[in-house]
Amino acid sequence: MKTSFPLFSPQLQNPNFGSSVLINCKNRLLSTTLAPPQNPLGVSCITSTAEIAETASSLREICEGHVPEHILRRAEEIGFVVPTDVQRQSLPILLSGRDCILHAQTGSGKTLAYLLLIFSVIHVQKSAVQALIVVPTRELGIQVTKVARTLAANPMELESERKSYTVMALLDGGMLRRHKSWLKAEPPTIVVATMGSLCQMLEKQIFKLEAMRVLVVDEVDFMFNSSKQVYSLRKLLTSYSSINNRQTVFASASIPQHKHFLYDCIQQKWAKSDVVHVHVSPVDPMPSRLHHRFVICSKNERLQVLLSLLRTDAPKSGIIFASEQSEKSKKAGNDPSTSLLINFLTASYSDCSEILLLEEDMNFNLRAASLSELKQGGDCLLVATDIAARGVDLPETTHIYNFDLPRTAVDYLHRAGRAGRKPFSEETCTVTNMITPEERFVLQRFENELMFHCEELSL
Ligand SMILES: Nc1ncnc2c1ncn2[C@@H]1O[C@H](COP(=O)(O)OP(=O)(O)OP(=O)(O)O)[C@@H](O)[C@H]1O
Repeated sequence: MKTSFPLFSPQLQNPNFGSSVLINCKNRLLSTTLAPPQNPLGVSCITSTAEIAETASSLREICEGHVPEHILRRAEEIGFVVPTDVQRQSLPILLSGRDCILHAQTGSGKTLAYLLLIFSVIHVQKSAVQALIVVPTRELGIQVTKVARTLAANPMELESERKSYTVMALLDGGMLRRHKSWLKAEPPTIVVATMGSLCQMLEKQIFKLEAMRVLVVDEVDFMFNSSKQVYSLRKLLTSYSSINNRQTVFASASIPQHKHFLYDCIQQKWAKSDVVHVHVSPVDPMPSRLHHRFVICSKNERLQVLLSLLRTDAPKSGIIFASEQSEKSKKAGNDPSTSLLINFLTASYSDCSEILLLEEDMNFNLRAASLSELKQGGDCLLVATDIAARGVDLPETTHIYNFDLPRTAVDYLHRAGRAGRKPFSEETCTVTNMITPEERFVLQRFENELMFHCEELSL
């Protein structure tokens, strides 16, 4: 169940707080809102950020002197050489120690931006948790952990040294008893956590915040809108606000009413008063290389329409999104859309080697297995609920099908953003919506809100 964003103070119309950096997709600085005058750091930092953003051509240029050399080299080996817009704009701010709201399109590389910050401040010799990344789902947690571990992998020349960065995935569905012993015996340097598991460790005082230098809240709008997570998240942020030497980063492709969010973060002391809102492509929230289409059909025709679309598109890798089954439908003994889809496609679509399922009701091992199979490469179709819509990075995905329309424009943005995730690629990816005539106006509303155009497709 979702609640509304609980943070905002509606009386605030034009708040003069923090800093805002707006950048369009061609990487031009559109405008800046400078920090209040009592904070001179704010002004100078924004200026230097703009200068660096204009001139830096590599991640190395931005990060050298802050991020350890072996991490930079590892990043280059992986292929992270040229910064994406959000990295170019946010890293100088992050590396200067300021709190930051990373607000940039799906697939724009926010994860690497905050991970590079983390590697710049933590000390491998110190036996304490120094960075915590909070994520909304186990799937996203596994992914972020993997990127952090890949960057932290010990280089050959350091292999003989005993210590290296350690990254713990403290995620719902994991083995908490093992994590408890690990945290007690030799705390990892970085923890990636979901709220449920983290709270258990905090309550038992096995996980302590004292030595923490960086707290990242990924998919922050989702976390604040989740009735299951918001209470614990607020508590965590409030506890962290009393720590000296802290730095807080919030990230998402969608932060509704971001000015109020910024204001409330400062009011609650969840962020320092010179927090910077890095807003990349504010007038273009949807990645431009996504092509959006819709097909009008009745509910009964949808499976056949999907089959025909798949046969025409022949996607190398695609995700079919369906709604989660309602309680009413469960009680009536109906099959969920996801089961209908899996059964139908397995029986009638033989053009791809694997059809996988990812939904909340599955057990954690099956969920992990589905994702890791998908990560092996393309030629795969994933049938999923919105659990796969946030943060999950499957770069080979070229096609998204909304078998059921999402509930909100924000959900549409995140579902669509599972495709087109290669930052410097020109490849166009496709989002196709199967809608009834009555749903056309809902889709139109999403188009207006997110400023994209959806083309009608006749079969
Ligand atoms: N500098 C870079 N050069 C090349 N590829 C990059 C770079 N930075 C990130 N990537 C790749 O871009 C993809 C998207 O990055 P990431 O998952 O961080 O996006 P995101 O901004 O967090 O998106 P979302 O809002 O959907 O979670 C990943 O596959 C990542 O490996």
